[in-house]
Amino acid sequence: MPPHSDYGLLTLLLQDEVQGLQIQYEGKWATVEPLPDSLVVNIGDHLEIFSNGKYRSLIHRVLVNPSKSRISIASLHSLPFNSVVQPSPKLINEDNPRRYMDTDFASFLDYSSSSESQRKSFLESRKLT
Ligand SMILES: O=C(O)CCC(=O)C(=O)O
Ligand SMILES: [Fe+2]
Repeated sequence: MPPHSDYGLLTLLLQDEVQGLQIQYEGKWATVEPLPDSLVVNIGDHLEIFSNGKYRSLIHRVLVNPSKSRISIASLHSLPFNSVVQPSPKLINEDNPRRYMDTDFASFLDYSSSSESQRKSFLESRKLT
């Protein structure tokens, strides 16, 4: 799976013991070691926007293991399609200005079909600064 961030609030991921998932951290790829009987909880774009950037929606990818097959189940959790996501007013003040535009599913669909989406991720396109 190519590099991407998850669109929604949270993703719960169950992976088997085969490595493959990697996150981009400080410009480098780091493998997320599979832990038995555990879920990976990944923060999505909506939570980054709602937290005004306090929580980060990381870029991740999945590498294909040449010798073993890997099974993962991702459960993506988000808001209803017509809900508007915006930074929580409680997190905005003089020292921490609003950093993201209002976002909803329609703006995501519009952006995904635009030529700009080839150059910049949806999350990047919602940033004000
Ligand atoms: O298979 C995985 O480990 C991750 C899948 C994923 O990134 C996704 O479904 O958004
Ligand atoms: Fe993902």
